[in-house]
Amino acid sequence: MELIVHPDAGLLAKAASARLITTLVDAQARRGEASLVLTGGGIGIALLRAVLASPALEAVNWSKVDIWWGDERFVPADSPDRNVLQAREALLAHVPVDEKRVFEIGALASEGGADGYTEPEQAAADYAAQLAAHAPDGALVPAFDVLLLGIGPEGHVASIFPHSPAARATEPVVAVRESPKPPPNRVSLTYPTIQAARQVWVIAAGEEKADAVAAAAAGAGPLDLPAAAATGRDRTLWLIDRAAASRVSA
Ligand SMILES: O=C(O)[C@H](O)[C@@H](O)[C@H](O)[C@H](O)COP(=O)(O)O
Repeated sequence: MELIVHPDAGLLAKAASARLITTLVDAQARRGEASLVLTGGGIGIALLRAVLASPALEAVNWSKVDIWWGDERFVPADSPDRNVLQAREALLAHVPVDEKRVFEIGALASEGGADGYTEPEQAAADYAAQLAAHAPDGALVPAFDVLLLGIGPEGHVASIFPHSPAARATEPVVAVRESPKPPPNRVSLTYPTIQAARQVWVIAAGEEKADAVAAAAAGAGPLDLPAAAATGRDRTLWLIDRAAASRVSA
């Protein structure tokens, strides 16, 4: 893992947005398209706002970016808890994305509605099928250009919590029930799917993340610390602020 420390959360979001724009531009220069996996969480959404505010925003051809999510809360489609809604408000509603390339994780159906699923397992199976449909030959999931992950104070990433069934899962997408952090029902990518990404960027700001960052840097295992399994094929970046880096031993 490469640790890149910024002075504070505001500069972290700005610097990560510049890095993200450049990485998407690079991918599009090579292949004409790019793929990005988004995260929820305060700093993950601040990053998207910083992308929107960037003078280089239009350097990316947003109509040629596949947008995925690392996890989603299994709540109704219009719930403000949905990572998707937050990402749309912060960025996606303001750039010319191609809706056919925006891959939302299925929501909990409203009563009698056909706008979602009744069980998170159904949403997980649907997402696995969408990933498979966009995977290269012989793979179950795409080789995402950038996969963004926030991190919880105890080291969870996506909706993979320490010592939970999701931390042992081998299928590409899982339903998570009884999540220690509300809401209890969620859908999450798993380690094998995360590790298919070319670049994985863990972003964390604040002193409450310092123990998790220090544990990862000290070599914690993936059952104790899910963030330890968040590795990319080409690069694994930890984009953090000084407070989050404060307990890393020299
Ligand atoms: O699904 C969730 O409950 C959150 O999205 C969570 O996984 C978040 O990404 C991290 O806890 C970091 O969040 P902050 O950046 O807000 O600390």
